Amino acid sequence: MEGGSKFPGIIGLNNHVNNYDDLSQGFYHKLGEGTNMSIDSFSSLQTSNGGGSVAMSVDNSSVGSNESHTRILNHQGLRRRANDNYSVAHSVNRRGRVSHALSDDALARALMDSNSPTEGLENFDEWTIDLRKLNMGDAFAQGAFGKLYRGTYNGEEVAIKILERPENDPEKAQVMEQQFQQEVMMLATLKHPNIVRFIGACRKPMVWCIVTEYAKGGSVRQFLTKRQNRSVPLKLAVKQALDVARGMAYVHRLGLIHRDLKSDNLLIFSDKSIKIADFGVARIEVQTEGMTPETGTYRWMAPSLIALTDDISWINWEMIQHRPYTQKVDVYSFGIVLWELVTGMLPFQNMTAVQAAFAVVNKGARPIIPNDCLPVLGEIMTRCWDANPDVRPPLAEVVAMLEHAETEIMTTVRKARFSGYYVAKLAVVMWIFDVYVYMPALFSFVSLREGSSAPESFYFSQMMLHSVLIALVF
Ligand SMILES: Nc1ncnc2c1ncn2[C@@H]1O[C@H](COP(=O)(O)OP(=O)(O)OP(=O)(O)O)[C@@H](O)[C@H]1O
Repeated sequence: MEGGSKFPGIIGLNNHVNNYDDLSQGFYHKLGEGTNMSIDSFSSLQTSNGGGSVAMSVDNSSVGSNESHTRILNHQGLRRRANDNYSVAHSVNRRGRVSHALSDDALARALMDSNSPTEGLENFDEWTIDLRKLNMGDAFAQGAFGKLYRGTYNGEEVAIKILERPENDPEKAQVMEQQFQQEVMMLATLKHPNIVRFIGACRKPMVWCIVTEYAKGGSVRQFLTKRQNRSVPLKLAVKQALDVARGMAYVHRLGLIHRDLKSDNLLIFSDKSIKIADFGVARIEVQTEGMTPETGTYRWMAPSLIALTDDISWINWEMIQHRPYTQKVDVYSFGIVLWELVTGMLPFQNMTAVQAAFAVVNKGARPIIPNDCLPVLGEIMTRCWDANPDVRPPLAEVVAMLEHAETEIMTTVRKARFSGYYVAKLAVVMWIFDVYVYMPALFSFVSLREGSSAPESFYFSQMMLHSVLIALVF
């Protein structure tokens, strides 16, 4: 590994929004919508922006206390960078995708260029990728911040996220670097069967890269889209929900918040297990309100977070009485993800992302729980997306509730199998009885009363009935 600038660590949290209007306008333009929305306009605006992956960021956390800074900056040996007092108002944010100046090929070449120095990761040196062991494949996905490539590292199949350092825009570069460091720090810290496994990262002059294990099954959102809104079999839905809840309970146990939990960030592996990805905006939880509100995706975002991330002109502040930055914002998103898994549908699919945000914040709208939903799952959803974060259960409790639901489902399935087994047995006995007892008895009876055909037709209809029954059972 060659020398170069080192990881400066997480940036401070005392950023300011310089121009809220600019930001929100840009966002609305991107969505092609006006800002003068009302709930009444929903019925006439039935457009959906697909996965609704409208990523966003507004930074208005000028209320950050020194205490919260200290707590964050002391974590994991991180230190404050020289100039952390910048604004993201004019820089990259997760409202719009980062446009790449370089083509897919050029991005990959910039990473693999052996003539440019590879920079190390301060405090995470052991995680620096050895590019000689990395084989780049094709680009397969585009996130808000980076482009995703398939490849191998040391022979193992991997996903390589490449972030392009914006030229001639140091402010934007700083924000992206923050995002990069954030993700590396989180991934290096988190080790759990339901968190995507970190393999390494590195920085080159033009690009940064993050390498993780590759999920063959893609994201949960892709999986549900492929199923065309058909619900996932209940047993699988609960198993997948449990994977997410266990992963998130672990994240929360470490005092962290994901902040961007959504089905696009849940990856499916070949053993059908789910792992949580995209820790670019995850944060260390603090008790004050001083954290930088950034990203998330409206359809999955807790009302208190929405209120901080967009044009506040339409926010009904009476509905937003709670601190945004607690782990409860992830619990809210989990409720939406659970609903998605159970129904197979995109949340608020007849609304645009902004309409959904408006309805959630101002009207207390939530997805409709289907009538046939297992009551315990309905209860988990309702509690998780309660407007009052204090009512939302901790994810450890959600895990326990889901484990209980899983047991209930298994017991019901076993009972159904058990009764099916006995019906099948009875059918076979009836059929044997027909062939070996009833038929010979009937024919001997008929032969005694020659000329009568009535019992025969009765017998055959009986046989038919029993055969149909057996066919149905099997
Ligand atoms: N390890 C992986 N294996 C397979 N697919 C992945 C992996 N990591 C990410 N993806 C896919 O790439 C997409 C974008 O990745 P990621 O979320 O990390 O990028 P991002 O720039 O942070 O974007 P966003 O904030 O919009 O989610 C994901 O939604 C997922 O479908």
